[in-house]
Amino acid sequence: MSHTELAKQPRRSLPIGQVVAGAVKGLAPHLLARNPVMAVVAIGTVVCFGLTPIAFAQGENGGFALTIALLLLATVLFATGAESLAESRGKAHAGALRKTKGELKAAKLNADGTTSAVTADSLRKGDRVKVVAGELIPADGDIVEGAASINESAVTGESAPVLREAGTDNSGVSAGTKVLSDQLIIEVSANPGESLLDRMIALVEGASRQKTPSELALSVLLAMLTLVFLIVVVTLVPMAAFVGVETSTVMLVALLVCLIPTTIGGLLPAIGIAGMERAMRANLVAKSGKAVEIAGSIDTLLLDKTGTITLGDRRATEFAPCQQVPRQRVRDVAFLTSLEDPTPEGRSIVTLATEQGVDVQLSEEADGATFEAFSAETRLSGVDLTSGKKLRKGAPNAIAEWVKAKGGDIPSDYNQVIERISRDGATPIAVAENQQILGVVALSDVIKSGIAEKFAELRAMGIKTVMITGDNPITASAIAATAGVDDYIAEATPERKLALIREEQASGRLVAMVGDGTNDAPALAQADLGLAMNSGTQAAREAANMVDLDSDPGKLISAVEIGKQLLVTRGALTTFSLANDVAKYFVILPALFAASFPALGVLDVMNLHSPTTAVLAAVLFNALIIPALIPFALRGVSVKAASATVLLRRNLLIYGLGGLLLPFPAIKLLDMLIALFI
Ligand SMILES: Nc1ncnc2c1ncn2[C@@H]1O[C@H](COP(=O)(O)OP(=O)(O)OP(=O)(O)O)[C@@H](O)[C@H]1O
Ligand SMILES: [K+]
Ligand SMILES: [Mg+2]
Repeated sequence: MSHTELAKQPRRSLPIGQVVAGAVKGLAPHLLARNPVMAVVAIGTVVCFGLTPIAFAQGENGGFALTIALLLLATVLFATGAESLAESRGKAHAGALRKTKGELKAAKLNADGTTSAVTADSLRKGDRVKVVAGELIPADGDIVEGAASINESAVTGESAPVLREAGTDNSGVSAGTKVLSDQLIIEVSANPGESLLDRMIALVEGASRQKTPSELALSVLLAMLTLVFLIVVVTLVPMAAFVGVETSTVMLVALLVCLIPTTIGGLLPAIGIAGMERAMRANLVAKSGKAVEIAGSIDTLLLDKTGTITLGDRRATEFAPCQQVPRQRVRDVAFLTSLEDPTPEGRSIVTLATEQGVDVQLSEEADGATFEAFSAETRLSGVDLTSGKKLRKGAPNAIAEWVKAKGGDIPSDYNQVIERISRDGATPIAVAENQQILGVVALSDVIKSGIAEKFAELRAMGIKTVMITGDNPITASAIAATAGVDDYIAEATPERKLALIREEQASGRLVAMVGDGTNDAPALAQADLGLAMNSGTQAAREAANMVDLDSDPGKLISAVEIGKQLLVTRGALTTFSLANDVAKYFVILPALFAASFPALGVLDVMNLHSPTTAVLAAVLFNALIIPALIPFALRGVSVKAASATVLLRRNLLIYGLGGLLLPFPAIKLLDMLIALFI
């Protein structure tokens, strides 16, 4: 079976044995202690089991105590089972992704340049390996030498080859993917067991799973509610005694369990794990549960232009001179500045100059010269020749400043040339020799298809999109208009990107950033949700808290949807659970006091068979509602493109009202069924 088939395969049936074993293991006291609501139910179970023989011995209804004990045990098992089921689904998916990594071999590069054959699991972070055409890449890493086309279907399920290359924003490679052409030297980026996927698997597995901040907040709230109800039930005893009613402990335990929020308490972990699993299924690797959750509340999305909104393969298309400068001189100087420029921009300038018949002898002028590499801070690159000439190319405003600092003037038609090139979205790179600006090179780029629709969808979700680019304002506005972003910032340095994120955050907004370059890394780390492309540089993947295996910036929409779905599902089930408990109160309280206080009969709105059947029906309903809602907790509420507030309000109404009303007919039905057997 090919990797593609593997990834597209429908999920296999569930390992029932594994789920049941997980449910039973979940009964361990140290695990139950993490879930206060279920811990109380577990203690109630023990109490009722303990009271059973005493009740039998005293000639009371021991069968009732035993039945309640068994129902409470089932309640706890349904909760631990829900968690175990969610975990097994997550693990099954991650396992399928990881499978290919199993028996990989590697050619590890030694200090003397030779290679030795090792197994992939012996590779450490920082090791270098050589991979040639036809081989599988043994570990996640960064290409440090070479370029190659790669089949990434093992991780993405997509078999179209992609180009990955050293020194670009596309230098990231994944274990298990196949090199189709050429050869690469790769620097391993993770120790065994610490790869992205390993970390993701740990997040769905019980032992290492941490509660997210909002999960923790909700848990505390549920624990407080449980405490309040515990006090209410315990203080019932002296109050009842005061009016001459003797209360049954089993009845009180049943009342307590029905009142505390067992439904949400039981399903809370499963909801969180299901969110992680949905992210994984979308090929989004989250480094924390928090990242998935935050994605649902994002207000602002920042994107860079080149490679994110556009295809990023900028090609030189024209050498445009300023004033009286001969076109060939612009070409020749641009060629010299690009001889040692490894960026796609630099190489495409060499290509175009060569196509236009540049004299190859010219490169001899650069013998012994010092080259200046492109940096996002200076936005310049170039060469200082031995003859004393300094040649530069770069962003138009950066070149203008460079020339002015040397006492040069700006050609009168400079802005005109730049504007002509920029108007339809091309990037202008100005070329200068010493204090003279010679002209401008046009680099054309193509906007990704379908991106405007994605931005429209984000807008419907209430998310503002801002493009930030190192490019000039005219190019930026042309691309921004076509792509349909809400706002743009041009001539931005990496510091400016970082500052913008901080500004947005300071005004209380949650910011997402999508990027792939090393210069995006600080911004990816600062953003609340940093989504890196798996094709991106190691620095970017390291700084982000989510990585897209498909390297598709549009994937942010899926991340937002998954996050929203998680938040809304959790909200809906919390509402449902609390509303539900109100109804059970009206079943049990009359049952508790019915014999002594006929006046309480007005509360007995359902006219149930007997106090015993009423309590059994309520506890049975309380238990069964947990497995009944597992599919809902795992699948999640469907979220259309709408803001979280709208979704939450709508769900509050549906699940609040539903939760309030459903128990009445359900308990009535169960009561009638139980009455048949008693
Ligand atoms: N190799 C290069 N040599 C000189 N100047 C360059 C080179 N590559 C890009 N530039 C100039 O520097 C500017 C900033 O480039 P950079 O790649 O840092 O942009 P960015 O901040 O990543 O944003 P975007 O990805 O949208 O371009 C470019 O708009 C271009 O004018
Ligand atoms: K309950
Ligand atoms: Mg860039």
